[in-house]
Formats: sequence, C-alpha cells, structure tokens
Amino acid sequence: MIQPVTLHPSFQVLLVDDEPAWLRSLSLTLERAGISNIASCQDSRKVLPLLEKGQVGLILLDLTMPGYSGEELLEIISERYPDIMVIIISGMNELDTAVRCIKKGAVDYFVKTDMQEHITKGVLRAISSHEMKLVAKGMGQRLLSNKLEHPEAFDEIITCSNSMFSLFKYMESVAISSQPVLVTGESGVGKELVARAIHTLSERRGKRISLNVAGLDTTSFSDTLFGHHRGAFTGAHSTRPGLIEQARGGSLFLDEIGDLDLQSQVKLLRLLQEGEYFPLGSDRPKNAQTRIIAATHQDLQKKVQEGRFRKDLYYRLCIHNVHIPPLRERKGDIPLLLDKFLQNAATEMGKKKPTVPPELLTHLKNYSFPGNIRELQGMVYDAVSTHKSHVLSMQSFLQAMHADAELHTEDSTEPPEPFAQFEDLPSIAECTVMLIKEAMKRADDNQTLASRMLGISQPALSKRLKQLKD
Ligand SMILES: Nc1ncnc2c1ncn2[C@@H]1O[C@H](COP(=O)(O)OP(=O)(O)OP(=O)(O)O)[C@@H](O)[C@H]1O
Repeated sequence: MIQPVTLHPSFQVLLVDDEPAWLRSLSLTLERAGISNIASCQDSRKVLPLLEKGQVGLILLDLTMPGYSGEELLEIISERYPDIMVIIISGMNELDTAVRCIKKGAVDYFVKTDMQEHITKGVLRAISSHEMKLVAKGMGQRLLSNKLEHPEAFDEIITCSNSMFSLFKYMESVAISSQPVLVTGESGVGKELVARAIHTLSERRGKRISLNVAGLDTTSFSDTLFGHHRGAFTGAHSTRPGLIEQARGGSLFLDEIGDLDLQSQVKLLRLLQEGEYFPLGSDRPKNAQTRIIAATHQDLQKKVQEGRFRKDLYYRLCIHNVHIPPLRERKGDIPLLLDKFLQNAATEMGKKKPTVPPELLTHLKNYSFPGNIRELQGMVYDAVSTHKSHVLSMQSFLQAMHADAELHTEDSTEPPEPFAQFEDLPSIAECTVMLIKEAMKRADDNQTLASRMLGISQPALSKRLKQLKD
C-alpha cells in the first residue's frame, strides 16, 4: 500500500550554516516556495554523519563556519557523495571563491544579500535537476527488473501487454519528479486512467483535480485555473480560489491539452516556467505547488509544425511522455477486457454474466477498434442491456463493427490499393490461395468463420483447403 507523503521534494534539502537566524529565514523562504523536505544543521562537523543516512539530495552550504569550512566540506562531499548537489550560499561576494567552488563541484553560488526570489529559483532549478537524475537512475534499475514496485497503482488498468508493462515501469520511474507528464494516445485508450495511476504513484498527499480545457476561452481558462479576487470583474462578488489552489500538493490533470487556445498556452507556459501565477485581480504572485499532468489524443508535434501549438510549451509539457498504444496493437488484452466489461455490465444491470459465443473473440480480434477500449466497453454494455439469457447475441457487436467500418470507408479519401506491392499482378488462382490463407489466419483456423468471411459455404472452403494440401 502506498502511504501518502507530505514532503517535497522526495529527497532532503539540507541547510548548513552556523547562524541560526539565517537558517530560520532561509527555511521559511523555501517553505513558501513549496519546499517542505528540509533539514537544518548548525554544526559543520555533523554534516557528514547526516549524509550517511542517504536521504539528502541537495545541500545549501555556508562557507565560513567553525569546524569544517564550507570549502572543505564541499571537497569531501564531491568526492564521497558525487550524487548530492551542493549550492554555496556565502556571506562573501567574491568572484574568485565562487569560481573555485564551482570548479570543486558546487552547482551554484549565491550571496546572502541576493534577492530571496533569486536564491529560491536557483534551489528549485537544482531540485528539478536532481529529480531528473533520480528518475534516470531509477529507470535504469527498473528496466532491468521484471517486477513493478507498486502493482496496486495499476489495478484499474486491465492489460497483459508487454508494452503496457514497460509503460508502467516508466510511470513508476517518473512518479517522483515534479516535472509535467504528457499522456498521449488515441481517443479511448485509457489516458485518464493512466493520469490517475501517475497521481497515485507520485505519493502526493494533495488532491488530483481534473479539467477538460477543450472549448475554454482564455478568460475562463485563467479564472478556472488561477481563481480571482473579489471585484476582479463584473460578477466577481467574492474571492474564489482556482483549481491550482485546490490541487495544492497534488496533481492537476489537464485533459484535451491539444485544444488549448494560443493565448491560454502562454499563461500555462508561464506557470510551468516560473512556478507561479496571478489570480485575476491580484498583483501578488502565488506559488503553484501542483504537478501538471496533461493529456491529448492529438498529434502535438504536428500542431507545433502548423503553428497551432507553442513549441516551448510542448517541450515543457513532454519532459516525461507516456504514449499509450491503441487497442489494435495489443489485441491480447481483448479477452481480459471483454471478460471484465461483461462482469461489470452484468453486475450494474442486475443480470447474470452471459456466456460468450466462441466466434465473438475472433471477430473482435479482427476489428481495428478506432474508438479503442471505450468502444469495446460500449459494445459490451449495449449487448448486455438487450441480453435475455444464456449465450450473448453477437448481433449488436456485428452491427457496431459493420457500422464503423462503413463510416471509415466513407471517411477515407484515399481508396486502398490492394495490389500496390505487386509489380506483376498475381493470377486469379494465386489470389484465391492468398485469400483463403488470410481468412483462415484471421479466423484462427475456424472454417465456419473463414467461409463466412470469404462468402462461400463451409464445405466449399473445406474442399479448397484439401486441394491446397494435395
Ligand atoms: N486498460 C483498461 N482497463 C480497463 N478499462 C479501461 C482501460 N483503458 C480504458 N478503460 C476504460 O475505457 C474508457 C475510456 O478510458 P479513458 O477515458 O481513460 O480514455 P481516454 O484515452 O482518456 O479517452 P479520450 O481521449 O476520449 O479522453 C473508460 O471507461 C476507462 O475506464
């Protein structure tokens, strides 16, 4: 069972300084920016034993301290703990010292008199960078293992496909990152379920809030996401927090992100880049402490090329990308999904789970499911709703598949070219053999079904098969 944690980031940020007042003030500044996994240490001699515990990922280190100096500690840490990042925050504004510290392995150097906002941004940058390193490290380890660490997070996603299993491992690896995740895939493949699993895996204590951004104009988008202050516009009678506030410490799922208008894209980009936003009617920025998960069935790269989606936003969003394959590329999932949906539909409608005719699975496996899992689910619910007793009728399935095939033939602007691969046309006899073989393959060697596909009787097919053998 995953226990929700309150702390961000997933590793500890250790503040080392001999001045308690500075430690307190720095700690408060970082907490305001949503960094809560903080430990402080006033005695430089206690730093190394603290690092032994293996929880620290980032150190903010003073230079002038009794015991070990910051530079001495920096050298030891770089050598013994190369994975831990060190930022120097010194009272001295000396270029030589800064250059020396960077050469010794510090990732940044700040002076205590620098603006707090400046220091905070540097710390947030280092946190993101360390998170990415942890993600990459975790990914390497997970790819070698054939087990999931949190299989329960994927309970709702029925699958036996290897490609989905690899995606689950990827999702486990990126779960700790606070960077956005872009979930892509055709309509009905399960993007929302995946977004839910990512939120569960992230172990964030805050809520998962969803928003479908399709059709929202810029004002509604800003108001819904950022909220408003009383009097911000006519009708704003009271202050209302936006969804980012509601998802504080959790995740914000933005569905249909490909439909976001260009002006709203600028606002979302700013939020992702700066980590802050302005509620309507306010000139005081607020820190966004939520992780963005976006989803789309559209080809965002194509939209970028067409100038309909901002390139910078696209790259920000797809730091982690989960692409879900369509159902036709994981047909092995069809029997499991069919069984699950039959059970669910029967339970919901107070019926006994129907028996399935044996040919149904073959028909379903030969169908391309443009509407993916949602389409299969719809077919099953429709069939169960009209089902009376015993064996489930195939009629509604066949009708749905036929109707869809017709729709797609009408849609298609380019007629298929079945002979494009042949330089010399095959003979009629060769075509017959090819057709029979293909029909038997599609029908899983079921002659009754194959003969139906070919439009001949089963005895006629059987005769031809015999001739082929001879
Ligand atoms: N692997 C799965 N196991 C069980 N149910 C699934 C699976 N994938 C999808 N579903 C079900 O199919 C339906 C569609 O899934 P979902 O809404 O997540 O798709 P989507 O990709 O977000 O679609 P859209 O692009 O149209 O928003 C839902 O009812 C969902 O519960």
